[in-house]
Amino acid sequence: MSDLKTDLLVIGAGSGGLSVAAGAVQMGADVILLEGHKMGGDCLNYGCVPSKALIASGKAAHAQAHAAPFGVADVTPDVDYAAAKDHVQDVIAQIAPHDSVERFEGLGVRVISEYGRFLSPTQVQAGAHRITARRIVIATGSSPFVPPIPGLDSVPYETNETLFDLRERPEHLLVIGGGPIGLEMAQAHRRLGSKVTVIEGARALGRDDPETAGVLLDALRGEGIDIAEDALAKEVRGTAGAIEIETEDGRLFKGTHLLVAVGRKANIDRLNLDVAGIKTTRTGIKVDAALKTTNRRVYAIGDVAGGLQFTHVAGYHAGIVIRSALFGLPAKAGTAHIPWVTYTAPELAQVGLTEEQARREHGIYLEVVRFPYAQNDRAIAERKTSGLIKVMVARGRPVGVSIVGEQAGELINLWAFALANRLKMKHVANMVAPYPTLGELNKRAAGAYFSPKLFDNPKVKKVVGLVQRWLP
Ligand SMILES: Cc1cc2nc3c(=O)[nH]c(=O)nc-3n(C[C@H](O)[C@H](O)[C@H](O)COP(=O)(O)OP(=O)(O)OC[C@H]3O[C@@H](n4cnc5c(N)ncnc54)[C@H](O)[C@@H]3O)c2cc1C
Ligand SMILES: NC(=O)c1ccc[n+]([C@@H]2O[C@H](COP(=O)([O-])OP(=O)(O)OC[C@H]3O[C@@H](n4cnc5c(N)ncnc54)[C@H](O)[C@@H]3O)[C@@H](O)[C@H]2O)c1
Repeated sequence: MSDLKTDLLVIGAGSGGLSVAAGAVQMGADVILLEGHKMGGDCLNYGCVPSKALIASGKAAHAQAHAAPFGVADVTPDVDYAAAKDHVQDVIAQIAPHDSVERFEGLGVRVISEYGRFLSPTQVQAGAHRITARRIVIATGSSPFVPPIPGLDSVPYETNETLFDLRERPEHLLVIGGGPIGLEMAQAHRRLGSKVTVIEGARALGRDDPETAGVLLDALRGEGIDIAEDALAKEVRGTAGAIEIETEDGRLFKGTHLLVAVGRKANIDRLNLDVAGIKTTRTGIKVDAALKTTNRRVYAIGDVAGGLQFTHVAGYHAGIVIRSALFGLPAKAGTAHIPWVTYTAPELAQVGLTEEQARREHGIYLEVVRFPYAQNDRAIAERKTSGLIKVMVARGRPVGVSIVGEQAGELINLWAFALANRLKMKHVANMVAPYPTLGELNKRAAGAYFSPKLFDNPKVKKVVGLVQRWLP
């Protein structure tokens, strides 16, 4: 066993771990990074990247089949599902060098391709190495949660870890779970020619605003995806190619393939957390606002910390840890300014409070303004008029924004900026947006907040009347 010493030991080379390691080493810290499986973690290999690449294939197919309104004949797309998967692997391969061992070693990080396991509160074993570190960051991510539904273990099923390797197109894909994974993959497969049924135990997209989520669900159903809600999967039966799911209320769904997408479980099993004095909760490792675990020298970031599970959150956590572990500065991770997007068509985006949360928090001070895509000239030109932006405003400040529609994920950026910097609606209204862009929707939503105050205001009318009398 070789003994190594370092300033910072990072366990897990996914979105969070790579960001901490790259930032810390470039700021002069001595960094060791452990990765037991694939550099880049879930996002690159089994998550964001392959899912967005497959969605792009679906989008290309859909465009061919829906070109007539633009004066171009519709074509029934000739989909080669295996070739779409080649495209997915090619996209991963293009991004992989950025997350590679070579790049990180080039930055000065010592990368060890082994799983880490605590030996004591300050020591971790990785293969033949015993590593003592001043600070340790756990960034081990999460894995698909496979629920104990009777019969599930006796049929073949996919998760996000296997789906992108599947080469034959499912004739009829059953999806258990109507969250972002379930619905993104449902639409991609529908557009690539599969029949798709989503079986959701409660409300699909339950974390999003029901009004904006409703627009998306209508669109998905309009494309022919069967989405059953309040349909808790109770039993799975059948064999490869002939799978049946029975729900608690007795409904029966039949398909050829099954995708399980019912949430995540934190990757903590290999870590031997007990010897390090690190406690866990139901969803992951217990952390305080500074992302410190119950062992003050150890941080946990990203999915394993059990909060919002997004790549940009893991990256944000990395910045908090660098501030705290390298500079000893106080740093707290907030959630009120964190956006998220579901990359379906239309896209569904959220930052800050939903209307229901904002009403609970701000009561009578809450004003909700809406602006529809149907009144945006660019959306009309592109025939993408379905959607709306909804801004929750309290005392002149946006406290939450929900958007559904074309490029909602791009539009939410402005509001993420506004919420992070506690800007007011007047700052958004002051902006001049180029015409014709979807970005004008943001300005028009801010305008919708001010127009009743300006246009239906007797005081304003009186002032204008007086000034007009005096102006030469
Ligand atoms: C299908 C899908 C689509 C997604 N799409 C998006 C999206 O569009 N946008 C978005 O923001 N988020 C998306 N996510 C979520 C995103 O992938 C995660 O939030 C993100 O990857 C979390 O980063 P992380 O660093 O916490 O963990 P990970 O990226 O999972 O990295 C953890 C790494 O730690 C390694 N590891 C585990 N245990 C050990 C150990 N003991 N020792 C050493 N190494 C270990 C693992 O092998 C892994 O490489 C998606 C997720 C899925 C599943
Ligand atoms: N675009 C993105 O940013 C993106 C995309 C995919 C995943 N992700 C991340 O991955 C996480 C996991 O996504 P997910 O979709 O797996 O989980 P999720 O928790 O968001 O949704 C799972 C759904 O499955 C349902 N469910 C649970 N048990 C069930 C059962 N027995 N029968 C029927 N339905 C059942 C739940 O009610 C829930 O609606 C997300 O929370 C998100 O953080 C992000």
